[in-house]
Amino acid sequence: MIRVRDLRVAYGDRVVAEVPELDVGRGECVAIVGESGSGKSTTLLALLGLTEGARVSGEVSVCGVDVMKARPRALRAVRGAKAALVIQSPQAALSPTTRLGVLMRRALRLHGVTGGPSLTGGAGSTGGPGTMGKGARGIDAVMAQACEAVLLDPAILRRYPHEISGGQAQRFAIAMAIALGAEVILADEPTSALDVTVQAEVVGVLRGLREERGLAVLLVSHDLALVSTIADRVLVMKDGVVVESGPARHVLRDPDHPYTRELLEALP
Ligand SMILES: Nc1ncnc2c1ncn2[C@@H]1O[C@H](COP(=O)(O)OP(=O)(O)OP(=O)(O)O)[C@@H](O)[C@H]1O
Repeated sequence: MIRVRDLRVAYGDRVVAEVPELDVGRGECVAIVGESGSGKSTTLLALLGLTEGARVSGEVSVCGVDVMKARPRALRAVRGAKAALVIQSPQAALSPTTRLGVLMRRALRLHGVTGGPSLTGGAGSTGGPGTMGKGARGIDAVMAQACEAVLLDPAILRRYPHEISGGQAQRFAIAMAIALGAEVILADEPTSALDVTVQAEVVGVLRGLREERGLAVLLVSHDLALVSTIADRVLVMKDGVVVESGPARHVLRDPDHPYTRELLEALP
């Protein structure tokens, strides 16, 4: 689903992220960890061609699309529907005067989702572009099922963005991705600034989605405790460079690099 080789992102003369190798397969979760400013978010944004003003080189393929060479239209299709970015404060990206249901319905229409087969059959079965339409009721069902998949009461669709919590906003962003038939979720610190119960909920949702729907999840976080509960593999970044990578069990229990040990020792 995601394949990266020799990715290098520079702003001016400064290289801010260098990732020699990163692969995320269907149903897998890979986490990028490291302290603030280590290049985690830049790496995530580069995967969708969203690092404006940067010099980017290397090979990046997401859902079969060569991000470095793709035409704008193909890139928009990847960004909008196949690979969903769940950002730190999704509320800021939502129009404040529009109810969540209207926002979701618009996004679905824009991407040609008109309500198709049930959502229970795994990623890609959500009625993507080209699906036989069933009209407004079909879309309502897709939206309600997507909310339920992230443990949100579909009644939330009648609320405005400022009427929901940060955790609910992140789950809503994930629900939107599911409704659009996303195959990949790129989550940037999906649990920052959330209380522990909400953290557990969001991570539980991501874990369930990758197991049940085969979603590929790339998670950016500085929370190693959180990462240990979900990631198959971990990349540790420091000052823009990957200092260690490997199976989560190995990296988080028996790290090779002193910086990883430092991060682990800083855990409460
Ligand atoms: N548009 C930009 N122009 C110039 N420098 C940038 C730009 N975006 C990011 N950087 C720099 O790149 C470096 C890496 O930033 P990045 O946001 O990727 O780190 P991060 O590990 O995700 O940090 P955090 O956990 O705080 O989000 C930082 O030094 C940052 O200042």
